[in-house]
Amino acid sequence: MNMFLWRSLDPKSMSLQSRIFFDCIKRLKSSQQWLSRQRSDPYVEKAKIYNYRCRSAFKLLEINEKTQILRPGLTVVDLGASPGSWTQVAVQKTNADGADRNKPRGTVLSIDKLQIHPIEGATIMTNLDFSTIEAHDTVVERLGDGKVDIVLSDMAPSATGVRELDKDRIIGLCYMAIRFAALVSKIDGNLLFKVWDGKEVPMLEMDLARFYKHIKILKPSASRSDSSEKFVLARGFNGIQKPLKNGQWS
Ligand SMILES: C[S@@+](CC[C@H](N)C(=O)[O-])C[C@H]1O[C@@H](n2cnc3c(N)ncnc32)[C@H](O)[C@@H]1O
Repeated sequence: MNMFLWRSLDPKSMSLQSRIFFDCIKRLKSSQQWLSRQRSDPYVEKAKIYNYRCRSAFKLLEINEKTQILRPGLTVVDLGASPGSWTQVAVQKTNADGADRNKPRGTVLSIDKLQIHPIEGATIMTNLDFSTIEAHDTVVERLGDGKVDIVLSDMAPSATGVRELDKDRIIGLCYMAIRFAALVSKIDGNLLFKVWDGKEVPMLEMDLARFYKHIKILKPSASRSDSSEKFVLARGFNGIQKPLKNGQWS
């Protein structure tokens, strides 16, 4: 397609049929770009070799390499876990293998609104929309008295294409993960969650500082440099569970 011609076409003056046609071409172009990016991505290849369900595994592996947040015997909740590569890593790291068989076995509970195919060593709960208080209550009930060592959240809303709206939606999910972690974490427990960088992040850090001793922002090299995705690691839950009503701090 001639780029000059492409730019000179004003969508407002086009008929509906032409708009649909050009929209299809744009989508085709972006899916071609996505395919070629996937093909040239070393982490996509590595995920196949190491049998991880997706490249995201390497983000958690890298964060864990630096911080040792996953250790044998820990209880982990993985929010937004589908297709399951973080869960695979969590099961591997919380269950000792080989010579270390005497070490305690970990517990991994994985949650998503989508399906997750079974993963040995993990308990899976699906069809749970974690933007609702009902989903929190279901998981808190499932945990019973068992408190959690680390809450992981790689939850991300499906993009609408409206930047501000998408940002608001991920910030909403971050606060839901913080709320949940405050309800279920052990003293000195940890929380790791994904956020998209922006002016809301300092506010998030300030809110987290009420509950955690140390807060760090991480950008693993497996996270694409052209993505605004970052990870917030909050360590050392201090157990101050201030009343939380309807997802809001009082
Ligand atoms: C980037 S993917 C997670 C990838 C996963 N960590 C892995 O390694 O396989 C984000 C996930 O968040 C889930 N998600 C988004 N919003 C959610 C919500 N409100 N409740 C539950 N899960 C949600 C999506 O369904 C999606 O599976």
